[in-house]
Amino acid sequence: MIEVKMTDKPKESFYQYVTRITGIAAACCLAIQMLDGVPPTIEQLAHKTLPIAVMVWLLFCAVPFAAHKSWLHRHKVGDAIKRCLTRKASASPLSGVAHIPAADTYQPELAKTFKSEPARPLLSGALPAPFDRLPVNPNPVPPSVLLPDQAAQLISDALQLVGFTVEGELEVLSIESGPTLQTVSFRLPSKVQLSSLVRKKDDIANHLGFHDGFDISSAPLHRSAAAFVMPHRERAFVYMRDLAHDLIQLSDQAELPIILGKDALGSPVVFDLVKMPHLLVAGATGSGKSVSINTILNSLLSCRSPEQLKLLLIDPKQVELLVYKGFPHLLTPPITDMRRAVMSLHKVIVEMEKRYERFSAVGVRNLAAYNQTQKQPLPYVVVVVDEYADLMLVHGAEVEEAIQRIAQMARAAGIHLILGTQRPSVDVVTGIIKANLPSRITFRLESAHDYKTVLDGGSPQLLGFGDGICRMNGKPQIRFQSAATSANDLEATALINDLRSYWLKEDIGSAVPEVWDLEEGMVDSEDPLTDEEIEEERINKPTVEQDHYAIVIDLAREFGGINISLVQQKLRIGYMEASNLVNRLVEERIVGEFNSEKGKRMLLVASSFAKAAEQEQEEWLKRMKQYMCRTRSTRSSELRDVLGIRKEKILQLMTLLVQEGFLHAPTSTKGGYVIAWSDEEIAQYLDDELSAEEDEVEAE
Ligand SMILES: Nc1ncnc2c1ncn2[C@@H]1O[C@H](COP(=O)(O)OP(=O)(O)OP(=O)(O)O)[C@@H](O)[C@H]1O
Repeated sequence: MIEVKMTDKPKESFYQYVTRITGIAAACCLAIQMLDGVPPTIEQLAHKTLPIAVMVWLLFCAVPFAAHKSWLHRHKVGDAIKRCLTRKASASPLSGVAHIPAADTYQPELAKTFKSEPARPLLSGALPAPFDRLPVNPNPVPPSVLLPDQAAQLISDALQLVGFTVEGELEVLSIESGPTLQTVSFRLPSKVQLSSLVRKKDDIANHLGFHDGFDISSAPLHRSAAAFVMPHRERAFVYMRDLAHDLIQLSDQAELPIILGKDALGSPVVFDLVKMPHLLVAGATGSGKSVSINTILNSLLSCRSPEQLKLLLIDPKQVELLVYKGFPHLLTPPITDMRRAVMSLHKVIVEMEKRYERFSAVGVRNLAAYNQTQKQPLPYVVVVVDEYADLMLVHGAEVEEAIQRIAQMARAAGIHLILGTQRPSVDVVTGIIKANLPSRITFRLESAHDYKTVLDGGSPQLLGFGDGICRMNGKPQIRFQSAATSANDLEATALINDLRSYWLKEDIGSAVPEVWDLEEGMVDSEDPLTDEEIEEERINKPTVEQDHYAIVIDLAREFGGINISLVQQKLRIGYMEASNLVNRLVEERIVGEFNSEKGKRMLLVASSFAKAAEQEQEEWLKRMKQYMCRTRSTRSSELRDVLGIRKEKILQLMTLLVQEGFLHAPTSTKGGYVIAWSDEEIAQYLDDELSAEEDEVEAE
């Protein structure tokens, strides 16, 4: 442990100097008085005067000096006593969160003062397999930890440069350092308010040379004090091996142990996924989200065998999770196709329901209790979706509903979700998803609004490269630096390959791993009825309001089927009304039986409403094309205003225009649609439209 010592020497005041000299003079006089006429020898003098001089010195000089000093430092003494008391109180066992103080008692100030990263054993070669393959961190501590006098000088200079008066030496109260940040708490100079510092934050940051990540806050537990949060000039990379012994310890207590990284004090941030019980991981491109998901997967795969843990990996971007192909833990090879991804989510729901049936057969309520009663325990299932926004964009309501059902009910069945997204906008991280995923991690995001969506408040300035905030189960936020298996991408991939080989060797002779066939039991929803059947089914006209019918059928076409919650959500009606509407549609055989795999009732007939919807769609497509050709703008918000239809519908129509070759799809998540037609084609189209309109007018 690196302990930083205060180096400031107390200065003697004139009053103390006079007291000391007077004391010594008085002692000498007294001693001489006690001698009896004969001139004393040096020995006698030393023998008699020294003890008296010491006594007098103590009385007149040392005691007043000590009293004077303790009066000056009365705040520090009080704070130290408070710290001791609170530390005792917070030493209680934790629930849900292992190895770090429970989030509601989490007070970095309490943890250390003038201390940087705890020095942990580097554990080279001392770990059991499969952890022994993890590389040792060459530089576990950041090199730029400030000493108190350096910090005092730096802050004092910056304050004076922005116009504050600092009299005497600035009193630094504590310095706390983690891999990414150091927090310096100091006593506010007289006549300086915290609010005035906060107002000048940008200027102070500028003088200190920080462009990002600098912050000013109050210093908890210190009165009249402020804290400067300063990023290290050179950050320390956090290796998974730095936290390996914490993970191994946690592995004994937790069902699904995961590592996130180190907090602002350098303490490990590790959790049991079972208690979270699902995670949302947000982060703009390049922020460190995929590295973090990889660290989580490496933690799980290092601690749990294929019999204990099954994984379902969904990777629409086809980049990040494909490296896990071939692990015996996988229920099916990593899924990259959107349709299969949605099918796999339905399969998870079916698995969940099957598990509940098994539980009720033996009279237990959750997986842990079930496994205690069985010779062949069931594994936990972790579903990881690397880019969840892509799925939402294509299969919005269907995915949202599946996620909602899994998030609400799968915990007891031992099924847990980890959803990653680059774009935590409100149409991706919807209210329903948020309500069901109380544990969230965020890395650097593009806007304050995005942070608000993920964290429900606050707009931190995260630095990227694994600088993150987690908020587990609604508890207070913890800032952390994410861990990685290696700083080198190639080595990180090689480590995953080693881990796979380890389990493939270990797995010999064990039970055959369960593998899911995603197609099994799926109903072919694309099999429509013949025209005759359609006409037959259309005999009885709907008896409820026509526009509701039309909308519901439109929804069924748009989302590949309907269910009550979709109808409720889209029509903004109550459960009973939606349920009656769906029941009537079932009675009239407009939609079919409930398909538990898809969680929906499929559209059976292309009724007159459906035909009308088709015509309406044609009309919208035409109007969209006209608008885009005239204005050359493809902005969905403009189209929504011009056409007066929902944004989801606009996006669906855009997809059709892409298929038609009129538009190019966005090439990046931030990019927009681009008109694929050439200028000549556009001019020709507008001409044709104009002459068609003229023809119509003439005909009339
Ligand atoms: N924990 C970390 N410590 C240090 N550097 C990191 C860390 N995590 C990520 N980085 C750096 O950031 C880069 C991008 O990280 P990552 O691939 O995880 O980004 P991402 O958020 O997943 O982006 P995208 O969504 O575009 O894939 C990495 O190649 C690495 O250089």
